[in-house]
Amino acid sequence: MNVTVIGTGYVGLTTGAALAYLGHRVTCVDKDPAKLELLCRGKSPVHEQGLEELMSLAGRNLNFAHRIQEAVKDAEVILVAVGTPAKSNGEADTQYVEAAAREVAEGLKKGRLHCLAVKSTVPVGTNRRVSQVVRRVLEARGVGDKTTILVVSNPEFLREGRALHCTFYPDRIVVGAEQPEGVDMLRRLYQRILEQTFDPPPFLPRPEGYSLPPLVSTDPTSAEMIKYASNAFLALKISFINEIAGLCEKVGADVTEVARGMGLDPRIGSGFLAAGLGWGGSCFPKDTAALLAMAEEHAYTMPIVSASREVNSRQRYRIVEKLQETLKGVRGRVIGVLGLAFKPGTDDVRESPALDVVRILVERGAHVRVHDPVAMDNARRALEGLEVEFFRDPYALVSGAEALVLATEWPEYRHLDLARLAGTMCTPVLLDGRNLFDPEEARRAGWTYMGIGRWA
Ligand SMILES: NC(=O)c1ccc[n+]([C@@H]2O[C@H](COP(=O)([O-])OP(=O)(O)OC[C@H]3O[C@@H](n4cnc5c(N)ncnc54)[C@H](O)[C@@H]3O)[C@@H](O)[C@H]2O)c1
Ligand SMILES: O=c1ccn([C@@H]2O[C@H](COP(=O)(O)OP(=O)(O)O[C@H]3O[C@H](CO)[C@@H](O)[C@H](O)[C@H]3O)[C@@H](O)[C@H]2O)c(=O)[nH]1
Repeated sequence: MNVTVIGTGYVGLTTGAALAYLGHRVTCVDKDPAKLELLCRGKSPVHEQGLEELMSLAGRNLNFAHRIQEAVKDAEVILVAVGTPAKSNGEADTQYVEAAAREVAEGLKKGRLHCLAVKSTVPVGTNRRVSQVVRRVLEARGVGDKTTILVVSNPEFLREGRALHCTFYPDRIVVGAEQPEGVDMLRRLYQRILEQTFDPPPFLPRPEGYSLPPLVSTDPTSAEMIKYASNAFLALKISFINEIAGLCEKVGADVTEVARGMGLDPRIGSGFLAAGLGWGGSCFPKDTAALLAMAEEHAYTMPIVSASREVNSRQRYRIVEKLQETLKGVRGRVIGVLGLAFKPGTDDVRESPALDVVRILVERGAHVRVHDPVAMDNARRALEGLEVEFFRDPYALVSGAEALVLATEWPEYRHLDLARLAGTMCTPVLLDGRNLFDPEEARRAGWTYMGIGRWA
């Protein structure tokens, strides 16, 4: 099929490259000239494992363009994957989605059937609104009765750091459509994924035991809600275990053991029970806020979602308070922070818990040194104006420091020589904010070790 993808962020570029690899003719559009320049050279503007290799494997099926109007002329399916950032009241801002839809409607050839699928995470009712926007433009062009655009909701569930895996081997594909033709078009678009009739990219073998993903066909409103409800549920699962972790510290239990024991019950499941600094990223914080804003519009309260956000924000402060207690205050102390991305495997620092901890420490007078394997440039921009020292080498970072916080569990940190690190610290205090290290091993290496929800 001829496909246009609007927005080449984590979602748009991954989807575009995957669909091109699967044999569709894909044009990805972005309004950011700097991103386009990189893309045309085969470079990805975002750090996502395997993405550049996939772009290269997609070859001529994958093209890039600056203007939507030209890129959509021959498109059968148009995927909108632009950002939906939070407004100051928490509501998701859909202006970029609407602007993209308007441009699409201005560029479509008349007399054709097109499907416009909204992949961006949008508040309930947005698909309805996008349909109106599109219809108005078509009518103004005088082609309203000759051109059909089926607007469908097709929420995205990929996780950064595993984006390609999630795209080729999804748990489900959700399509919310008013007309069955809309579902049919997306079924054709995703056919090879739904039936797994493709040769996996060499670096992305099909997981053993992976079964065919269901296509969940529903109405657009429910599809929009599935996305928000899923993210809110995952976020609250993490907040729940973090709340339990706090009590574990008081009563002498180990939250990693508790999570292991809980997770074996299939009704609970073992995923998203890792206690730590809490959740961040471009989705959970924004989407839980948007859910609350939606509820407020309807004079409805969502105490569970509110509490999960509260617990999450408290978690950052608890970490700093632990340090304050151990060091007898952080003012004037030299503190190293390992990891700045909101999770391993990405250079994304949006709403990163690590950056929040850095900000609180700086606010409270600590001298903070930081390191991340890939997110240093983005972190530098996000922390602009704060007095923070950036280090390229974790061993140099700890030299003479009084405490070390592990804020993002990059696998490479697991392989650091703990004894060598402790040896150059002024006071070897390790606050393992992601329970990455084995407490016993860390203590043997000379550290005063503190994890999350592990009292020992
Ligand atoms: N990042 C994720 O893991 C993830 C996962 C699932 C869903 N989502 C949702 O998907 C959407 C996109 O997220 P993202 O992280 O990929 O965003 P992003 O900010 O990384 O990228 C969005 C891109 O859209 C481009 N853009 C904006 N308006 C445009 C226009 N009119 N024409 C052309 N390009 C335009 C921007 O320049 C930017 O490159 C959001 O709604 C997000 O909530 C994100
Ligand atoms: O047990 C866990 C799991 C995750 N996290 C944290 O939770 C945040 C989000 O992690 P993850 O869900 O892996 O990353 P995202 O890329 O933000 O993906 C979420 O948000 C996307 C955007 O909507 C959805 O598409 C995905 O399904 C959803 O998992 C990160 O800060 C993690 O450190 C924990 O603290 N403990």
